[in-house]
Amino acid sequence: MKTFSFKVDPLTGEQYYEVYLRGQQLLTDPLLNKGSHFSIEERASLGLTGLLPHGVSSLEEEAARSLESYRRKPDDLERYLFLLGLLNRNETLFYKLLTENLIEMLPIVYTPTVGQACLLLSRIMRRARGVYIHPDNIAAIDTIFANVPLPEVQLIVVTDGERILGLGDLGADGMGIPVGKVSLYVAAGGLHPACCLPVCLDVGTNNDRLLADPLYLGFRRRRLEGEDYDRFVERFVLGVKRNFPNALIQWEDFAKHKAFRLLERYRERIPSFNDDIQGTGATALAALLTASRIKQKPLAAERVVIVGFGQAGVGTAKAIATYLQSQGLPPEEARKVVWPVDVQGLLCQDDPSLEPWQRPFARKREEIAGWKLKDPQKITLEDVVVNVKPTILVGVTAQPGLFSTKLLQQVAKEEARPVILALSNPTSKSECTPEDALAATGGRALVATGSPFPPVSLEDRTVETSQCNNLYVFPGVGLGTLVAKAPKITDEMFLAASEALSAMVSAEEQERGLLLPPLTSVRQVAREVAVAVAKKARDQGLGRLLADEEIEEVVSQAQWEPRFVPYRPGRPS
Ligand SMILES: O=C([O-])CC(=O)C(=O)O
Ligand SMILES: [Mg+2]
Repeated sequence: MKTFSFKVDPLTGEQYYEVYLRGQQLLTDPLLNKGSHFSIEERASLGLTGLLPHGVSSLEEEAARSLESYRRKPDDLERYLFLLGLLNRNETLFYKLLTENLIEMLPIVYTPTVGQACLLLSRIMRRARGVYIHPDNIAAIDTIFANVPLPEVQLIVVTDGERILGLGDLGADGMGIPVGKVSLYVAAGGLHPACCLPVCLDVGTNNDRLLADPLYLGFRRRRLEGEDYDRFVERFVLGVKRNFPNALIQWEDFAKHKAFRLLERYRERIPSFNDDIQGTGATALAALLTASRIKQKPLAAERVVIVGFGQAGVGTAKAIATYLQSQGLPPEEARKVVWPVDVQGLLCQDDPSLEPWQRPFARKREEIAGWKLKDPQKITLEDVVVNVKPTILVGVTAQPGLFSTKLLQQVAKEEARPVILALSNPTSKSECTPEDALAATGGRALVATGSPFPPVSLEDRTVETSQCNNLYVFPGVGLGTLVAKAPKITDEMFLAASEALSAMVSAEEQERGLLLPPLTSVRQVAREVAVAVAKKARDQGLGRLLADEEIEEVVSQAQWEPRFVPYRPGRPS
């Protein structure tokens, strides 16, 4: 049901919304509600007379009022609930507050607090956002999408809740993640809040705690699997195509088997990408490109051990290989920079349990012929570190403490400036803390982590740690693809994103060991990433044929700022 339309006054050129709601309905619609900002004229023409206190506030005054309430909250979960309440009451105000206090509020609406919220979502949720699709309503997919109260959906973040951050299967309670990602699409990417839709594919859960919890709100069955699952997802994708033909789909926090399969099945059929494979991979590559400039050593000359060879591990390995190939390395050489380690230890080609996505990076048995091993059947992470002498160590395992002091010391013994990326989320799942990494390496490590950590005080300086999180990539990739009207998203578009992101780290920031630009510039980052992605799409013959300046112009124009436009009463046509 449409609640408003975007309009431009043909005489004055002024933007306004033609609004179809009146009175109390308008005040309870979060996209349209202006709270005390409604003008005297709007109050009269939209049936609001008497429903608001006398004072008319500017957006800045409303934001100051909300910030005061926010800062009175006693803990992070309460802060999360307050911000979500605000999002459900007045979206423009929420985004004003979030964009102006991003460093303070990002860890609340996003990683790590959003993880804490997902663990409790059925118990703390006040009001649902987005859409929930389950086996009992999938037949009505067109009705579900017709019920979406947004004028034009362009961006969908969808999860089935099976692998929420490093927290496992949270069923429908995983919906906190698409909601959080959408808030970054708006705050960082600048997409209009009225075109972004969080979706939960609630196919059940295998989490016994949730199944036994009388307050759990999801579809209370074990997960749909196999062909039933595939048919379910297919009906969802076809529904998206019919109802929102221009929409881009971001796959988020699926279990790895499904994540790889869905990405491959749909990437040519609909503009879509997997954030945990491609978004995380592109961000990690950006961090490594910066490290390579700091070290003045080409990435081709590094030895990269990646621990945890699932979505983020394979995504990072592929991003590295794509980059090295763009530098002229033959594909096989490019892949050899990476040493993949998973639960069974080093991945070798003769291992029958290898997954298809792991296989291209598995090593030949001959390569390890001369290694000293305790047990040749299982080549442990320690064995790999001792024998490969990695210069870069990437962790994506959700195993806190996996990068022990001993392991980190071993890496630092052979490498003057080891790069340590501990990427698992949330904070509690990080393979090591920046403090551990710096202590074990005598302060020489270049460190980045998936979740935020406070600065570390060393004897002679304070070290900040970059947050190597896909939040640096997905908003710009989404924005760039939409602006370009590209029918698909290629590996080269992600490579362009990595290069643009790394290029934004200034010489002074590199000097301080930062591998990514500061979080304060995420909006600028999304802009640069979007421009790079749209140009690459064009160069690959995808989407609109715009000149460089035109791309820059349309990206700038597409970025919405949280502000109110005037409302005029209308009737839906
Ligand atoms: O949400 C985040 O912070 C990053 C991410 O995609 C994940 O950990 O699954
Ligand atoms: Mg994710």
